[in-house]
Amino acid sequence: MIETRLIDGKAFAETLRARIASDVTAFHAATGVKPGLAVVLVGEDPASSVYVRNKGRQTLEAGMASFEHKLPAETSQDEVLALIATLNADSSVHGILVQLPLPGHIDAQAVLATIDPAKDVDGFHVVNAGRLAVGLEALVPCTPLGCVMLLKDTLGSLAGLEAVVVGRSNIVGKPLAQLLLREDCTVTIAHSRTRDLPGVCRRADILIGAVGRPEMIRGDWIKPGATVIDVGINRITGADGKNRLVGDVAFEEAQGIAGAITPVPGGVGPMTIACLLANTLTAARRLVG
Ligand SMILES: Nc1nc2c(c(=O)[nH]1)N[C@@H](CN(C=O)c1ccc(C(=O)N[C@@H](CCC(=O)O)C(=O)O)cc1)CN2
Repeated sequence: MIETRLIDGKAFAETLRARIASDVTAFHAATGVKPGLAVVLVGEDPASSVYVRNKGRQTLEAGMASFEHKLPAETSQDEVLALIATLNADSSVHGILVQLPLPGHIDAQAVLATIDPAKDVDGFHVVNAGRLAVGLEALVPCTPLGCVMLLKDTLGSLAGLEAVVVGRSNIVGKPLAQLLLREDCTVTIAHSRTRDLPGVCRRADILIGAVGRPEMIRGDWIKPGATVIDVGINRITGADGKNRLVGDVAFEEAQGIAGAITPVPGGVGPMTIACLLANTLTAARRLVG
């Protein structure tokens, strides 16, 4: 029986944030500029409010300037676009992030397209998506970037490994596939319409769950010894009536089969904000020259 190693994203993210904080100090000393991150939240979605609060706190802890813009749910799309135009023109702002999901009356693509690609620290603008796809320097989406950091820390070189990404979202699945390709993996993007999904998953040396369905990936879908990265954060009500977080992978079933796995919580999630800080520093360096 394989002993499954736990990939501790929380600890990795803490170390990364400490390194970013010391890089921010050096950058400030050299240029007199403090990297600034503006976060826009529209509405009061409880999970989004927590994430935005954590982003603000961790931005300040890293020695950066934090600008929070909390707008009521009924804010019009034009008002959001006008705020982004102001942030684009503000030289104290090096990174702009609009928290997703947005209320239904706002077109997320129109909002993301308005962000200056040089300040697009989420990496969701089509210019950054396109630059990533053709192998140019880009701002890269935070969650996929965090996944690849954890994978390289666990496995070293990823070259030649078979990677299966279950999920094809613009935020995680597609950019993660691009990043794994950049690491010389052989990449398959699987999804709900994939034929024989369990069989496709069983080919994977690296298996990524990024589909947003609680515990959909079962233990017997995992190749023995594979490294499993679980991007899913699903809130479910257990048999005891209590709410808890689970990933897209049946974590208990993976024990003794996977070589290594990220837990939920404490795996990929904390890497998202750490990589956001890394991207903000990167954007500030490029903007300040
Ligand atoms: N503009 C963006 N919107 C959203 C993104 C994003 O990257 N950019 N990602 C998610 C939410 N998110 C950050 O915004 C995020 C999700 C989860 C975590 C995290 O640390 N999760 C913890 C569990 C926290 C909990 O109890 O809920 C963990 O997994 O350990 C951080 C950030 C959607 N929107």
